[in-house]
Amino acid sequence: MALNKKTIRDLDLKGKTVFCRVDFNVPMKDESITDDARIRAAVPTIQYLSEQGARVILGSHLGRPKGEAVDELRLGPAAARLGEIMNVDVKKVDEVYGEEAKQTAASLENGEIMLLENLRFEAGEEENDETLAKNIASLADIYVNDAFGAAHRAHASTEGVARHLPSAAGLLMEKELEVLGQALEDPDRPFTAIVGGAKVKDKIGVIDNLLDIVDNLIIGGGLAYTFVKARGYEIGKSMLEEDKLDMARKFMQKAEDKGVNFYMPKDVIVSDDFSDDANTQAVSIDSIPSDWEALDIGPETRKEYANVIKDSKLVIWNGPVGVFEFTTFEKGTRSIAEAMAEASGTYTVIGGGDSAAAVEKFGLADKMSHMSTGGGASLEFIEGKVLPGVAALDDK
Ligand SMILES: Nc1ncnc2c1ncn2[C@@H]1O[C@H](COP(=O)(O)OP(=O)(O)O)[C@@H](O)[C@H]1O
Ligand SMILES: O=C(OP(=O)(O)O)[C@H](O)COP(=O)(O)O
Repeated sequence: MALNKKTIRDLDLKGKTVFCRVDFNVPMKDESITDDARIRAAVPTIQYLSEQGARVILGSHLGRPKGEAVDELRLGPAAARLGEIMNVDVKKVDEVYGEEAKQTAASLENGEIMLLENLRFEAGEEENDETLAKNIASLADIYVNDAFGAAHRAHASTEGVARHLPSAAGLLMEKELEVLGQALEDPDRPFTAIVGGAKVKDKIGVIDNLLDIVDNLIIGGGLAYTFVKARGYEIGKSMLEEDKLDMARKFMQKAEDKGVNFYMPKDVIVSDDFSDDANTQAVSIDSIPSDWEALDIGPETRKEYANVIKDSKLVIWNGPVGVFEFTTFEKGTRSIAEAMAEASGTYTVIGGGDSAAAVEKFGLADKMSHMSTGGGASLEFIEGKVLPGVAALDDK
């Protein structure tokens, strides 16, 4: 499925200043980057822009600072890592726009690269504020969007800015849309989607449309417990979106009506604390103690999910099924990754920053058919939704 949008290969870039939106929203621990896959994935576009003689201004968000500066979410480490990977000097400014940003942008030579501060330090970013979009646009001649992972967001730097500059997709954006589009054009079946993670509010809605296209829907991670509770079980202190309980009930009914196999945990690992050295026990789903929380799927569930994966021809996974960052709660996520890695003849797609980080941690990334840089974005693309960050770009 060819992209009907302009890409950077369609542009004359020499001497032009390009604002390139990237997704450097990388997993961090104590202000250091624990997985730089998203930065590495953006390098081909940055390299191309630079080699073509553009002056490159990069912008990204990191985390969810909600419109104010948060020191732990500054992009200094990302600039340093990009510089190391590309072996170039990446100029970093401490603001999104303003005098420092303008002066540094104006001082760029052809081929040079700078990175703005975390775009979400500006309240206007997530509000898709027109003034912020104009301020960003005023720094550049051309807008390039390479942030596939944020393409489902209609924010000032992913959508608004495209209204003020000639625009095009970057190489990562193009590749993601092509690969996912191809896998979904006439999906091999059985088609299984696995949805987990902690962004429950964001991701629970995708299940509605996924139920129209998949044969098997597996849920895990923090997202699962709203469904477990909706089924009538006690979930103790596990993650819950109280106001999504009705939605969860509706989705389970829809799965039944449509004949989609719906899998939720039948046993879990519960913990008395959110830490690696907490007390834990494996319990059946009807026995979660009231003051404990479920932080991973249990052994029976691991087996069941692995079997569904092995019998599938297409598997798309977004969201860890447990708190894999703690070794104590990584077994479920590891078993999903292993089952996908071992499934021969199955097309396997991993989406999302943390899911990809988990697969990298287990050393299985090269065993997957496609490691997508987008979690929510790939899910919305799979649902058939128009991604605002793509729609806003100039047509071919
Ligand atoms: N049972 C759980 N309870 C709380 N958090 C969980 C649970 N299972 C997984 N998580 C957390 O979900 C986070 C990832 O969620 P999310 O951002 O939605 O995924 P992705 O980045 O892959 O799209 C991880 O940091 C993981 O620790
Ligand atoms: O990490 C991201 O999404 P993902 O967790 O769905 O992969 C993107 O950078 C988007 O971040 P957001 O969900 O805070 O808008």
